[in-house]
Amino acid sequence: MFLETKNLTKKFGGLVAVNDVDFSIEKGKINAIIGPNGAGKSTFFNLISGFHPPSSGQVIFKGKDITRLPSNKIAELGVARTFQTTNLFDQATVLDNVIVGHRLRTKSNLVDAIFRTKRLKAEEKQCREKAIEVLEFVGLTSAAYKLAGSMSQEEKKRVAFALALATDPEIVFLDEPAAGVNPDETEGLAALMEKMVSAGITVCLIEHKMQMIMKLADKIMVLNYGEKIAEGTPKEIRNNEMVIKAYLGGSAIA
Ligand SMILES: Nc1ncnc2c1ncn2[C@@H]1O[C@H](COP(=O)(O)OP(=O)(O)OP(=O)(O)O)[C@@H](O)[C@H]1O
Repeated sequence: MFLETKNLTKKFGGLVAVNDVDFSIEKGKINAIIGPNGAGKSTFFNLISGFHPPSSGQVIFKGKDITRLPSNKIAELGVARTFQTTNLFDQATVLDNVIVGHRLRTKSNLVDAIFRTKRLKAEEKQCREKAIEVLEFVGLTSAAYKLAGSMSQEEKKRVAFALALATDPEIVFLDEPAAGVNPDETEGLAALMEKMVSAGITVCLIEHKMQMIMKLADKIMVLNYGEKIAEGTPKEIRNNEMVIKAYLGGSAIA
């Protein structure tokens, strides 16, 4: 299996935010995680990407145990993520924001900066080229020199993708990639996720937009109060009694 969690659990004091979750992700597929607010979806992402240490359980990526590795090491191995909200420097251009986001992950240090070493210059050039490349991939070439503060919500969502892609990931975890955008824009972002898969990147996303998920996902996992209550194809999930009761309700899936 490409990436899997085994008995993954996170407790915050007395609250079990993620409870004994086994989940497996196949390479080259779109995997979705759904569930009510507070079900533990973002926490699950935080455990996989190393932002929180799990209380127990394991995360295995390409056969390697990555549980408890620091987030930068996990990113280096090819696991990227986006956040529900991306903090950007509003007074800087979109391009500079992506360059800075990427530079945070490069190797040059203060000594390189003071002496303007070859390594620094090479990395600066490489970061700029990478930023231009990923902005093109996400369809933001024409917005590259806009101030980040003037971007639409949909453009900000694309920048979040670009920041994740700049690390050359093999798998991306997208936390509500289409929240707060209109139906046309949602379709555009879904197409972008499909483009990522075509480029060889495996996708796992959290999303509340059911129509989009049902069309896009190969596999869906449903979390409720931290527990996995179902896993399957969109069709299986749509017809699962427990899921309908806990989350989908009568009209949400129509
Ligand atoms: N750092 C934290 N400290 C304490 N409790 C937390 C922390 N992070 C999350 N929680 C709690 O864990 C539970 C799961 O939260 P989480 O954000 O993972 O849910 P979610 O499914 O992503 O919700 P949403 O759809 O609203 O984003 C919630 O009860 C939340 O209050």
